[in-house]
Amino acid sequence: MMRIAKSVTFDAAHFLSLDSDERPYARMHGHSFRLTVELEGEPDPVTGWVEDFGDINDALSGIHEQLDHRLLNEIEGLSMPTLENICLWVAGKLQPRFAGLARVVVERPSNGEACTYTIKP
Ligand SMILES: Nc1nc2c(c(=O)[nH]1)N=C([C@H](O)[C@H](O)COP(=O)(O)OP(=O)(O)OP(=O)(O)O)CN2
Ligand SMILES: [Zn+2]
Repeated sequence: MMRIAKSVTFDAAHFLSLDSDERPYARMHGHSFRLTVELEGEPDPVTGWVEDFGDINDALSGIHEQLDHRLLNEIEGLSMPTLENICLWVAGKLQPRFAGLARVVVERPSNGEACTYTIKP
């Protein structure tokens, strides 16, 4: 069994709707995010790949287009755009297309925060 991975970065604004606005992140602010997806499988004996990075790139480009330079709260399914919910949202987009989707990781490198959603341990 092998795993392949591909990453993209995006910049986006968000706010976290809390009961009070005491926390600074209840106000709109922005981050740079790194999204990494991992796919698991056996390499195809003819092509030699688990999945074509070109197909993964196409899918991630679509996700990048939906997230980059957006207000995440306005995106359907992301009204509470925590790292955790971004992972779930990305997985929901990719799972129908990639049966081998194993992990989705969303990071905010500038402040050392990350969430990993493990689909295949
Ligand atoms: N479990 C989670 N907790 C928090 C998340 C999250 O996605 N999952 N997100 C946030 C906010 O997005 C917040 O912006 C992050 O806050 P913070 O760690 O304080 O980092 P900042 O860069 O925004 O703040 P600095 O003042 O620059 O350190 C909160 N919690
Ligand atoms: Zn934030």
